Amino acid sequence: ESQLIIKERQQTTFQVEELINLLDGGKEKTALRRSIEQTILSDPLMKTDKIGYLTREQKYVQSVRRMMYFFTDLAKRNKWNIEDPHCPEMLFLSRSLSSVVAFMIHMGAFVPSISSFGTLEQVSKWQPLAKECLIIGCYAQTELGHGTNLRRLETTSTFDRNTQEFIVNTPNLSSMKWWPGDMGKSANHAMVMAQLITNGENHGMQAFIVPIRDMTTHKPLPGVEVGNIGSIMSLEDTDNGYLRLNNVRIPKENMLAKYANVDRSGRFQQTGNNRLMYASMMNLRIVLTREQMIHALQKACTIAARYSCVRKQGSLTPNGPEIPIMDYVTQQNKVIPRIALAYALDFTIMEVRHRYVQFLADVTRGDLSNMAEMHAISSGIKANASERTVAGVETLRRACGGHGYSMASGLPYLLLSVTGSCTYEGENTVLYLQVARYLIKTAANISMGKSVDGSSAYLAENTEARCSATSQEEFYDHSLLDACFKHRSKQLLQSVAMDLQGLLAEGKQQMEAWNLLSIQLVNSAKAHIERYIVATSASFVRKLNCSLKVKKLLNQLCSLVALHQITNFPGDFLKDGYLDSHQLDLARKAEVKLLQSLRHNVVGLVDAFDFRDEILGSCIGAYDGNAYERLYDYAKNDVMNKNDVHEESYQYLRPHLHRG
Ligand SMILES: CCCCCCCCCCCCCCCCCCCCCC(=O)SCCNC(=O)CCNC(=O)[C@H](O)C(C)(C)COP(=O)(O)OP(=O)(O)OC[C@H]1O[C@@H](n2cnc3c(N)ncnc32)[C@H](O)[C@@H]1OP(=O)(O)O
Ligand SMILES: Cc1cc2nc3c(=O)[nH]c(=O)nc-3n(C[C@H](O)[C@H](O)[C@H](O)COP(=O)(O)OP(=O)(O)OC[C@H]3O[C@@H](n4cnc5c(N)ncnc54)[C@H](O)[C@@H]3O)c2cc1C
Repeated sequence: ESQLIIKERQQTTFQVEELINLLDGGKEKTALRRSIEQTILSDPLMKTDKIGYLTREQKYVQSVRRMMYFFTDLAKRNKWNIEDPHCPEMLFLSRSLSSVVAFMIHMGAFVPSISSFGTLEQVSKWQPLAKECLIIGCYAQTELGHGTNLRRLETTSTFDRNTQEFIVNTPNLSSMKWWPGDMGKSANHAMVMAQLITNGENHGMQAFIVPIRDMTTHKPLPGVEVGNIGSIMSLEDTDNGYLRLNNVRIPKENMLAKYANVDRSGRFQQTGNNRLMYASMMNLRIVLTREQMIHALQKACTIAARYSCVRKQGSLTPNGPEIPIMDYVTQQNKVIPRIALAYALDFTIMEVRHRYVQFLADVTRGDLSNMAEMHAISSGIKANASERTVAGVETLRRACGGHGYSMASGLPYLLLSVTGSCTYEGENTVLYLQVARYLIKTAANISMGKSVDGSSAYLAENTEARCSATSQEEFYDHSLLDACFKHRSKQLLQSVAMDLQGLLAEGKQQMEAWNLLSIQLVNSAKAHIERYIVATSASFVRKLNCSLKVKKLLNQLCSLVALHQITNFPGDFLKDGYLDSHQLDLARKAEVKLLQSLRHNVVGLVDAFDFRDEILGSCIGAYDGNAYERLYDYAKNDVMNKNDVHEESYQYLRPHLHRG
């Protein structure tokens, strides 16, 4: 173990184990997680080859082998509950798998969509088959021509009264399904989202289970053309596919009919709200935020923080001893605010998940009153967490200098795999505009004197016109910081709502006016969500039952998340004079002081994320801090080094070499 990292751990002022338990949700949960990790990581059939040295095809095949074994054998033997994406076991499982893997869409989207859209009878038919991996499914919504605008999907499913079947078609090039994970080579069934047509009438998007490959030969079924879409940026463990359907007939029972049904005569009936067809996206947005984004940020923080404490470069005195780069304030400013963000997002998503579970219970009772707010929160948190995670991971990668560019650091993989989360499951700008739609409606309700509650209640509160802070210390106060964020959000919303009214009064059409103001609308949505994160994480910490030391530390992290936003994006806080430039200076000084006070706990704070080295997959961020030994070992394992002379390249050098 590196002496430097030992020294760091000696400086830690709190019990790391206490914080680990807190993040897991209790001591027993930590024990459960560790035992799951131990089982998975010690199983030889779950081993992966060294990062960076496999081809795309090898990665896919390795992932299929591992995950088939995992679902059909290992998980079953250990009686792990892989049914509910929000249960602790499931969260721990996906964390142990350490990357995006084959069948995540099958388990994470296909299986839950069956219960989201299926009747009890349909769920009892399809779900056991899918959970046991007796069938493999994908979620086929996006098309070559449309991903965002679901109303314009072109795949059709036309009811044939004579045979009581649906005929599914992708009638033209742009209508072919494009992107679905697990579809290119693995899936034998697809959950196809298509326009339902009965008796010549279009009833909008519905879900259909379409068999696409033969269950014996695995060859495409008649009328089906399916394949991979070609190399993509990362996520090579999965096979993103395309699918063309030419008059493929499926039985009537294959339309998932929880909320909509077609009777024998072709009559269409709908129960509940047609937006319930979007419900599975709400779920996946929340799951992805934690399972992909927050974990990626926590891992990147762990790597960069540990490495910054063992990497020495330069000195603070002329010819003096070299210091760990973590002692530079600029380095602290790269690493520590990201650690703080990783904590704040984790606390926020715990609360969001809790609310989502309550929301599901409401929906089961037929109460959809919280749907719009839940949609706004889940969309906003997905967009904001992915945007900040991607920016954060890249900052942390650069904070590791040259070694951050090596695949050996683990950081490029994290960055490449998480950057897609700004696009899939709802492109971020589009999601922010959904939040803005909700906010504009809320503003209209407020102006009509209606009451608003939940996450937007503050929009109806009266707030001070100016921030009251006169000292640095006040900028650690959560309610003062929250007031800054509330004010910014309210002010941005009021201003864009007024502009919207102005444009409408000038005679502009609603959609045109909306487009003209969409930059402001996105900013307003971001401000609302950032305030939600600031408020939710602080209130989460306030309610925690933990030692004073840990509470103090977590309170400091919450303050830092807010302060870092204010000092880095001060414009909106200064705009209408809520903060003045003197107060901004005070906030900046407060931030530097906070960074220095958190400096000693940097390694403790990332140790508390408790990622085992095998999950972290980094030569420079391992627990023992022995970065250089591992980098050397990694280089020696490069397949290009298996012979001293690389025969193939040498043939081009040899004729030209001077042999004197
Ligand atoms: C161990 C286990 C391991 C295995 C299992 C592990 C478990 C899992 C572990 C995971 C590990 C990670 C690894 C993953 C790897 C990579 C995965 C990649 C996945 C990627 C999947 C995908 O990528 S899959 C496709 C997603 N494709 C979209 O995401 C389309 C966006 N496009 C829209 O979403 C709509 O098209 C859009 C814009 C709303 C407009 O729709 P529109 O035109 O109809 O909307 P408007 O604006 O007119 O109206 C809007 C009105 O709808 C209401 N509303 C709208 N949405 C609503 C909603 N969702 N719920 C309720 N209400 C909703 C709203 O509140 C308004 O309500 P109101 O009208 O009352 O105001
Ligand atoms: C790795 C990966 C895995 C995926 N897996 C699946 C899967 O399993 N199943 C599946 O069905 N799909 C999947 N997808 C597809 C994904 O869901 C879509 O790509 C995503 O929803 C974005 O839609 P789009 O591609 O149509 O983007 P577009 O909507 O074309 O976005 C392009 C640009 O247009 C802008 N834009 C579009 N509409 C508006 C608007 N109304 N207002 C303002 N700006 C707008 C966007 O902001 C963006 O800047 C996957 C994608 C990726 C990258």
